[in-house]
Amino acid sequence: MTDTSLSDLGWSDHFARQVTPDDTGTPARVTGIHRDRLDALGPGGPLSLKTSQHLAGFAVGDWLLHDGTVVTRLLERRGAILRKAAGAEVKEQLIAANVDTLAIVTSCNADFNIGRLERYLALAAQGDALPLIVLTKADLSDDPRDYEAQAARLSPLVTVVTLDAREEADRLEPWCRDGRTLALVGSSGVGKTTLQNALTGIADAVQGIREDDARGRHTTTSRALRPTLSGGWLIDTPGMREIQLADVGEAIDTIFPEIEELATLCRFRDCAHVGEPGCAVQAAIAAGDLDPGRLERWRKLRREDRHNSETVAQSRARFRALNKQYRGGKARAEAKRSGRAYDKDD
Ligand SMILES: Nc1nc2c(ncn2[C@@H]2O[C@H](COP(=O)(O)OP(=O)(O)OP(=O)(O)O)[C@@H](O)[C@H]2O)c(=O)[nH]1
Ligand SMILES: [Zn+2]
Repeated sequence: MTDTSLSDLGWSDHFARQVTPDDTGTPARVTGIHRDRLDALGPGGPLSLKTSQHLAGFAVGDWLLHDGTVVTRLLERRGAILRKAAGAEVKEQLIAANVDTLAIVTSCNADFNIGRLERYLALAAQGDALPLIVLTKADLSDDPRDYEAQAARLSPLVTVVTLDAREEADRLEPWCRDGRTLALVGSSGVGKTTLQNALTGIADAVQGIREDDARGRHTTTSRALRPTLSGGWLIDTPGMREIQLADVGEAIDTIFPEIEELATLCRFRDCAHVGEPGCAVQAAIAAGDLDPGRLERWRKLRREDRHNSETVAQSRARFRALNKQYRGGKARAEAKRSGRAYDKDD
């Protein structure tokens, strides 16, 4: 991998524009995140980097600048796949950054769930990734075309591929060649590892591989950016049965465009579509043009998003304040050491 070019790694104008003549660092892409360091890959080969920033602020797929040992700057993402972290507290968890296509993997059986697919579509839209629904285990189903039709109806933005993951993973190659990045999400057992092994040529049967280093044992997160045999990149994510959305307000609108459009025709601007006079949404349901289940799921997502967004905004503000305090303290300490005047904008 020593002769990988930046564009092979997925570099684009979006990142090039951010590098200024003042930047001394070299670009590299994050391939893995550990407790105390990052794995990255640059044109010169693999790197192990330290950072003074919190590691939770980095995601697999991120672009950064480094000096060979330390991260000098994290570049602004083109998009990020994130969810609400598990637990009662509302916190965002970065799943992957700079993903071109989000492959939503589900199987042609009991795992297939329209509500969950809509959630994943919102996740893709929020992360500026193209949504691709991959229906596995077509060989085990009597009617894979029925599943395919249901998935295709969800959004005109979505592409659906139905396959036997053990035999036909190569059909996903168009989304992970020429430096393009494909991320796989979906429940446990739907065939993500099977697809990943075939696309990367790396057999990865074990989850959460243990790693020894001089200072003792620690677990590697199984999330990693891996090269595909077709010249692109693949990010696998641990099985997620439940995904909680965080801050996807606008994305929900793109997943339920017909509801948003109908709502503009309601008599009242703040219509809740529960029986107000002149409600175009209820009229569409009465006319059989809108599935009441879809309205219910839209409502549920909006509710969940509103709740999570409020609390995420609060915790973001808290994080920003703390970070500023921390950086201010560091800059003051450095200025003191070097005898320079302290510049608070540093
Ligand atoms: N018949 C058939 N079996 C499949 C297909 N895809 C996956 N399997 C099988 O289903 C089982 C689970 O597949 P995995 O690839 O491990 O699923 P996974 O999504 O990676 O699951 P986690 O690692 O738990 O997240 C394995 O025994 C696969 O061989 C398929 O399209 N057809
Ligand atoms: Zn209405």
